[in-house]
Order: sequence, then C-alpha cells, then structure tokens
Amino acid sequence: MKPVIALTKGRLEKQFMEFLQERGYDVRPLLNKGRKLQVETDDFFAVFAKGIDVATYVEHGIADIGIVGEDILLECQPDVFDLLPLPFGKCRFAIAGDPTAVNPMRKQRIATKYPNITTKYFRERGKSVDILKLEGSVELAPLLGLADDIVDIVETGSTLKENGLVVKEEMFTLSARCIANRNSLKLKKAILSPLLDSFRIEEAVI
Ligand SMILES: Nc1ncnc2c1ncn2[C@@H]1O[C@H](COP(=O)(O)OP(=O)(O)OP(=O)(O)O)[C@@H](O)[C@H]1O
Ligand SMILES: O=P(O)(O)OC[C@H]1O[C@H](OP(=O)(O)OP(=O)(O)O)[C@H](O)[C@@H]1O
Repeated sequence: MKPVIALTKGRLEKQFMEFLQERGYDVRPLLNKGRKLQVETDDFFAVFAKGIDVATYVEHGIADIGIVGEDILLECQPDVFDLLPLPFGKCRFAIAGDPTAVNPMRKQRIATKYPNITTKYFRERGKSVDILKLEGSVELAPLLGLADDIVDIVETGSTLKENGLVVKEEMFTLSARCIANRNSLKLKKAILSPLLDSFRIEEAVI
C-alpha cells in the first residue's frame, strides 16, 4: 500500500517537485501529469487540489498527508496534524497601504483574503477595525477606495511596488507545511515514516 499525498496546485506545486527531486524521488509522473489530478509514482499516490481543499482531503482521511501553505492552516484551522515546516513557499503577512493616505476619522477598513487571521491579529492588539473579505487582487482595494489598507501575503514586494503601495507593518513569516491525517499517523505509520523522514530537514528551515 502506498500513502496518498494531497498537493496544493499552483505556486507550491513546482517548489514541492524540486524538493522531492532533491530527496531522490522520481517525479517524472508528476511532471508529466498534464491535466490529470491523480497520479501514481513509485512511492505514493498524489492528488492535486487547491490549498483549502488539500486541508479538507487530509482532514477527512482521503489523503494521508498534505502539502499546504501555512496561511490556509491559520485561516481555516482544519483538524489535521501540522507535522513540519517545509523550506519553500516562504513569504510573510503584512499590513500594506498607500503611503500618502491620511488616517481616516472613522474605523480603519482592511481588505483581505484572510478575515480570520486579520481579526485575530487586530483583536490581540486591542484594535477594532472593519474587515472586508476579497478573493484576490486585494491590492486594488486601497487604490479604488474600498479600504484604507490590506492584510496580505508579501513575497518579493513587486505587487505592492507596482501598485504604489508600501508595507506599513510586518505581521509574521510563513512557509509551506506538511500536514497529516490524525488517524493515518497512527494506523499507517509504517508506510508514512520513510516519506516523512525524508521530508525532515536537519537545519533550521525558516
Ligand atoms: N506571492 C507568494 N509568494 C510565496 N508564496 C505564496 C505567495 N502567494 C501565495 N503563496 C503561498 O502559496 C500557496 C498557494 O498560492 P497560490 O497563489 O498558488 O494559490 P491561491 O492563493 O489559492 O490562489 P488561486 O486562487 O489563484 O489558486 C498559498 O496558500 C500561500 O501559502
Ligand atoms: O510580493 P509578491 O511577490 O508580489 O507576491 C505577493 C502577491 O502574491 C499573492 O497574490 P496572487 O498572485 O496569489 O494573486 P491573488 O491576488 O489573486 O491572490 C499575494 O496575494 C500578493 O498579491
């Protein structure tokens, strides 16, 4: 029996392939998958899904382990075992906005794809803000006057720069994480251990 790994499509996909290759896995079936969403390799079955769905497949035990951004775990709090950080998908959360904007006389409006992370962050600092949930292109919100500032992921800073926005406050850093189904960890230890051992990184990864 082979373990089932749920992989986040998109950004993390390529970086995870490189990570596997560095560890000696034959990733050709994954690289040649075309539009297929399920692929078998010599070592595991892989399924490809959006980050939040990766967490759902792992939570329900359809996948034994998952590769997902820490942002998904923090925002959605799935009932999974958060096993270990991975040395890719590194970025940070920040509050950003228009450097020339003056402080509003009303409550600050924050646009974000991450309302739970944002609520928690401001609540812990005793600050009351209005949060507007967007699904993407969050940088537009302060440019068009929908919000004063945004809470979003920043990696290179290019998106902010090209839209005339700046980081106003660094929040915290994040990376991709390896998650596991709680039962799989107990019941399928023998088949999961070799894979998980090979994912462990001796040196500090973040
Ligand atoms: N600019 C970035 N740099 C590095 N990692 C990022 C960046 N943006 C997102 N990530 C990480 O990669 C994961 C997948 O991001 P990706 O943009 O591929 O999917 P998404 O955020 O679900 O967007 P989409 O809806 O376009 O699929 C995120 O959950 C996050 O952990
Ligand atoms: O600092 P950078 O390297 O520019 O990366 C940051 C951008 O990447 C992500 O957006 P994504 O490309 O996932 O698009 P989205 O706005 O549709 O979420 C994030 O939401 C920022 O917009």
